[in-house]
Amino acid sequence: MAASCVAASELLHNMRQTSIFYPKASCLIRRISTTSIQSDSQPQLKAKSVPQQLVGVVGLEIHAQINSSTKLFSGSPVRFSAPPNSLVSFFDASLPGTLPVLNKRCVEAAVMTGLSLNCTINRKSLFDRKHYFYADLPAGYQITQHRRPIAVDGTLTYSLFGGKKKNQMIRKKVHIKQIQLEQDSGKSLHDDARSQTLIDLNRAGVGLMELVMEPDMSCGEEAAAAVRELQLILQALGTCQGNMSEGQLRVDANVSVHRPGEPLGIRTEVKNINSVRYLARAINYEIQRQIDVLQRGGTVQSETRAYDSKSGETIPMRDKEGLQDYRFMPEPNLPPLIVYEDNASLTTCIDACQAVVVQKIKEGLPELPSVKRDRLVQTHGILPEHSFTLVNEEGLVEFFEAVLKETKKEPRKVIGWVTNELLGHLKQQDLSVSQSPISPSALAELLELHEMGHISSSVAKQVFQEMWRSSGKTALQITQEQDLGLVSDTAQLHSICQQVVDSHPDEVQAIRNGNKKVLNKLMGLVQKETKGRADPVLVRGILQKKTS
Ligand SMILES: Nc1ncnc2c1ncn2[C@@H]1O[C@H](COP(=O)(O)OP(=O)(O)OP(=O)(O)O)[C@@H](O)[C@H]1O
Ligand SMILES: [Mg+2]
Ligand SMILES: [Mg+2]
Repeated sequence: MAASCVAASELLHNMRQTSIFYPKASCLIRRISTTSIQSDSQPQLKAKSVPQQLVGVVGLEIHAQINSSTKLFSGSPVRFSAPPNSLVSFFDASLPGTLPVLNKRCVEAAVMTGLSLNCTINRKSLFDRKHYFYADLPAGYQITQHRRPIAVDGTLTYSLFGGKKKNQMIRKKVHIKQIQLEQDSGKSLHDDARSQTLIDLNRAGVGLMELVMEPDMSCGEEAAAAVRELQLILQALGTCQGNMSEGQLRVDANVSVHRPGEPLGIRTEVKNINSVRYLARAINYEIQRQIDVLQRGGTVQSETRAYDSKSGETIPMRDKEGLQDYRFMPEPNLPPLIVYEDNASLTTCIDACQAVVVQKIKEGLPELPSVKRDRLVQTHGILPEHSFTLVNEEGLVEFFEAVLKETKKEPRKVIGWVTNELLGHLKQQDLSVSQSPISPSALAELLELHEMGHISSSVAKQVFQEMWRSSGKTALQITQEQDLGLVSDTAQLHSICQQVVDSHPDEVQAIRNGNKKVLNKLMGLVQKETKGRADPVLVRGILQKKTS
């Protein structure tokens, strides 16, 4: 697993040039074995027993803010960047005499998410109080699902590059222990100038899904790829917007190191990670730090650490040595949460509008990213890595398929235009697909001109740039206005080819000596002369004759 991780990181790094969907951080964790600290003067000892190398172990806890217009237990609206304390009901502020009312939309979102992650949906789940004493939690406890969460025992399949040649897409699986519904807390804002802490309760009571993953991953890249896949699934479902920098998806990374086959080591929990790229870096830093501690003969402390993106380091926040006592107790104001298998299992005393029916939710699930990628590869014959790039960018699959509808060009040829030219330009200007100045039909028209042999491929790229700049002008207009059509006048081409041949006797001799590759150089010179407009098939034929 460790070796494939290293391979993956290098390839991912290369891939970033065209398809921006993986973190940049490398997974080159130094694997330290105790043999590495023995002196070279003891070679026999080294050969006798080579202890296993230390490897990283990673388990994630992810808080996903549920995409709902109201909070988990109150009717207060959920909106970001609203004025502080403007979205707070009496219940959210924990005033006495207020009671929680469960939001059906949040339950449905958790069921949808659980089904998409192959979880078992518990027909009956329970709510509990988990006690903390923070100023931004006015009740002094959070309502969560400690004893019996809504969904358990799932899996998330994700892919990353690896293998011996570092070019294989490797599928990996991480087990999901559980998904629980719980309330978010408010926000503490520290005013250093006045030495005050101010509280904003707008976020207090917003519905969260906490996804707890088993410690199945071994490095930052795996964790980053898993989170990216989860992000895409949540966005496809519409259950969470998944924006990490806005706190809609908060990832805590539990990290330890051990020797394979031995019990897991002591974990630290790294918080404050607000991007997939930082997640990979924070985990890899933490694995290396723990290896260094053990190598120096020390022990890893069980503690919570924060990631400082400026220094790239993790730093201690508070230790977890004395296990925190959350004084869990059943939430007395909420009955067990019951979901129904299908309509037939609804009893007469249940209001069908209020019931959450798993079968109905299952039938309404959208196409998940992995299914979409497989479909793209199978239907259009594109490479798996291209399917990743397409699915990774909102609206790009639809764009690609819209182009295909209007051109006879093969999908395998269209894909490069979409993932390199179009996506490259969009990224450069930080635009989304929906903001592209070139529409799918406009790109299809350009590709048709090329496909029909009216323009060369270098001119097609030139026209693309021009279309990008002067949005609105069609490929045909630009080609005609700038007289960029393919030159197929044989007399004209003969004369240009002759000039090139006459002025490059060494190259001509090399071709005659059997070095056929040099012909491409001459073709390039002819294209330079004609500003990329010469018909390449004709030019090749003419040059072959002249150099034979
Ligand atoms: N030795 C280990 N190394 C790395 N990760 C671990 C290890 N042991 C457990 N984990 C991970 O730690 C996480 C534990 O999460 P869980 O919610 O159960 O408890 P917690 O962190 O103690 O509580 P809290 O929800 O208050 O943070 C899981 O994601 C699990 O995979
Ligand atoms: Mg947890
Ligand atoms: Mg935790």
